[in-house]
Amino acid sequence: MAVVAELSSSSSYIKSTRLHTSQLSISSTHLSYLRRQTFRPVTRPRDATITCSVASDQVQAPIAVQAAEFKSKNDCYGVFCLTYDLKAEEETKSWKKTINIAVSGAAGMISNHLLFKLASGEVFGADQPIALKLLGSERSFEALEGVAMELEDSLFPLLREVKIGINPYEVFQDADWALLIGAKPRGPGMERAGLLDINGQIFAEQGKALNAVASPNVKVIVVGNPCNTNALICLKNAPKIPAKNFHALTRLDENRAKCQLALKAGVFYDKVSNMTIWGNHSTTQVPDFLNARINGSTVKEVIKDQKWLEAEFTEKVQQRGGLLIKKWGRSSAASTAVSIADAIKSLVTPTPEGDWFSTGVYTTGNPYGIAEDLVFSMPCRSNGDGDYELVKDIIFDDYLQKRITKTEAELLAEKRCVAHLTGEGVAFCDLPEDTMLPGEM
Ligand SMILES: NC(=O)C1=CN([C@@H]2O[C@H](COP(=O)(O)OP(=O)(O)OC[C@H]3O[C@@H](n4cnc5c(N)ncnc54)[C@H](OP(=O)(O)O)[C@@H]3O)[C@@H](O)[C@H]2O)C=CC1
Ligand SMILES: O=C([O-])CC(=O)C(=O)O
Repeated sequence: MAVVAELSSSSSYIKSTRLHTSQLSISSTHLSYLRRQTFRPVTRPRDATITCSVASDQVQAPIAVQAAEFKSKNDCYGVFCLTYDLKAEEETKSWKKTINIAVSGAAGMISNHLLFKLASGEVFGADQPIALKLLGSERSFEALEGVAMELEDSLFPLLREVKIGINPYEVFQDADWALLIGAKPRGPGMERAGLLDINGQIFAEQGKALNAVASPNVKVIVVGNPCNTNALICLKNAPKIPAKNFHALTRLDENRAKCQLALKAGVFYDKVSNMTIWGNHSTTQVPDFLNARINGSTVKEVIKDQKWLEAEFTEKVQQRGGLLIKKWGRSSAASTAVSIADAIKSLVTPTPEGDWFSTGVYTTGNPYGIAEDLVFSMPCRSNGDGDYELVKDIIFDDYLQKRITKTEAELLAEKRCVAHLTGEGVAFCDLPEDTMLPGEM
C-alpha cells in the first residue's frame, strides 16, 4: 500500500483565489489516502486512475468553492487534488524546479526534526520548492499520517507535496535525494553481526528500489546504523547509480569533534575548521587533530596537551553518542538532524576556501592508501553542485596512520560479514570484539 497526500497547495497557496491549470493523475493508492480523511469515500475499481484537468478560467472563485466544485465535477477531493503553476505567481516565479526528497524512517525521532528543517527552506534554499516522499512501514503508518498532518499545519510555502507510503519502489520514484534513516536499533543481547544482517537487508532492498525508480543521479545519505556498511550494501544493490553518490553520515561526529576542540581551546566553535573524521561511524572512528585548525593555526599550536588530544579528545568524540543516551535516555535525534542538514548543505553550497568537511564515501581511487571498495569517512570539498572531490593535501603521522588502519580493519570485517548482501559470496563474520556504534557504551 502506498498513499499520497498532495499537500502541494494546501498551505500558503490556499489563500490564493486564482488557480491555474491543474492536471493530475490519481491512482487507487491516492484514493486510499483520501478515504483516510474525513472526505466522502470514492468508489472506484482497484487500480483505477482518474485524471483531472481544470482550465484556469474555470477556477476564479474562492478556493473552498473551487474544491467543492472540483470534487463534484471530477470525482476528486479538495486541496489534495490541486497543483499550482509556480510561474503564475509573482512570489514563486523565480523559484527553481521542485526536487523530490525521499526520507526513510520518516516517523522516527531524527526525521521528526529533519523534515521541518527541509520544508522550511533552510537546507536547500529559499527558492527551492520540495516534495517530500516519506517511507514508513505497517507499524509506523498511522504515525506517518500524523507527520504529514503536522507538515500540513506548518504552512511551509516551499513544501509542494507530501507523499507517504510503505513501498520503497513507490516512495523513491524520481527521488533526487534519498535520506535513509530508518533502521532497526540494536536491542539487548543482539550481536552486531545480527544487526548488520537485519539492517543490511533493509538497505539491500532500498538500494534495489533506488536503482529501479530514483533519478539516475540521486544523492543518497545513509544514516541508519551501521551506516558505513549499510551505505556499501545500498550502493552495491544500485549499480545504475554512481557509487560516488552514496554517503554515510559522519557529519555528526565532525560537529562533535569541533565542539570538543573549541571547548578545550576556549574559542567559539566556528573557529575550528578542516576537521576530518576518518573511517567508520563507530567507536573506532578517528577525529583528526593533526590536520584540523583553530583560528587558522594547527590544533597542536593551540592545544599543547598531546595526551589530551590522543586519549581524552579522541574518546570523547568516539563515545559522545553513548554518553548522550545515558543522559537523555535515547539516541541523538535533534543534533543528528542538524548534521544531516549540514551534510546536504555542504554538497549544495561551495565549500569555503581552504576548508573541507567529512562524509563517508566510496573509497575507489582514494589518494590516502585506504583499502578500496569500502564506505569510509574522508575529507571532501564541493563546488556546490551536489558532487565532491577528496582533499589531497593531508598529512599523516604514525598515530593517525595506526588509528586509520584500525577503523579500516573494522570496516573490512563488516564487509566480509555482509558479503551475502553485496553479491560477493558467502558471508564470514569475524568482527573485532570491541566494535561498537557510537551509541553503545
Ligand atoms: N549516522 C549517525 O550519525 C547516526 C545514526 N543514527 C541511526 O539512525 C537510525 C534512526 O534513528 P532514530 O530516528 O533515532 O530512531 P527511531 O527508533 O526513532 O526511528 C527509527 C525508524 O526506523 C524504522 N525501522 C526500520 N526497520 C525497523 C525494524 N526492523 N525495527 C524497528 N524499527 C525499524 C522505524 O520506522 P518504520 O517502522 O517506519 O520502518 C523507526 O521509525 C538508527 O539506526 C540510529 O542508530 C542515530 C544517530 C546518529
Ligand atoms: O548508536 C546510535 O544509534 C547513535 C549514534 O550513532 C550516535 O549518536 O552517533
